[in-house]
Amino acid sequence: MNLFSEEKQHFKLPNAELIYIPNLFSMHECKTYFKTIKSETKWQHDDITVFGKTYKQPRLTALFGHTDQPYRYSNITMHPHPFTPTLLTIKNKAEHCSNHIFNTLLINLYRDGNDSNGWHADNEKELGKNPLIASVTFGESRTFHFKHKFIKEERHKLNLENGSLLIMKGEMQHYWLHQIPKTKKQVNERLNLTFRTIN
Ligand SMILES: O=C(O)CCC(=O)C(=O)O
Ligand SMILES: [Fe+2]
Repeated sequence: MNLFSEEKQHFKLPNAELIYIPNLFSMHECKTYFKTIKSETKWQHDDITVFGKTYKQPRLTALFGHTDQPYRYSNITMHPHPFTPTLLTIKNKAEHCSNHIFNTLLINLYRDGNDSNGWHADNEKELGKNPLIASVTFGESRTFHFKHKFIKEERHKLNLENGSLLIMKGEMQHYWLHQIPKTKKQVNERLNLTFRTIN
């Protein structure tokens, strides 16, 4: 018997399919995975250029993959590291839940409430037409905002909790934007693992 509620939540949205599974990982798994991933990862802190101005990205990142094919987004080129045993275990679980195979993983480390991820869609060509993206949270929970590009009323928030899995699929990356805004609340570190498939 599992004491955790693993109730899958399906959100009915125009032009998107969004599935949220809280407590996919036990508290023990969350703790050990957080520690292992944070210490084993060689973190990058890239510059991003927006409208001609260069800033430090407000979070640390790392890319993992089966190939050595670089991944480019927002003028950043990332070179993948090989998957570690811990990351492969988590990938297997994400694949099982989403019924999809991933070959790439982008990890974000939000160090505190000042770290964030601005409005964007994961619509790089290499991800294919309607990409399925599985996003795992370890550590602090943060609020995920998502809004439809053309329907003003379609603006929502979802708290992504420790040990949860969020699946974005269907036409979501064409019609919606998402972000993790900064917060003034005192928050601890959050690890976010987004599994993707690059063709
Ligand atoms: O941190 C999150 O939950 C979202 C990350 C994200 O949207 C991305 O890396 O593309
Ligand atoms: Fe994203």
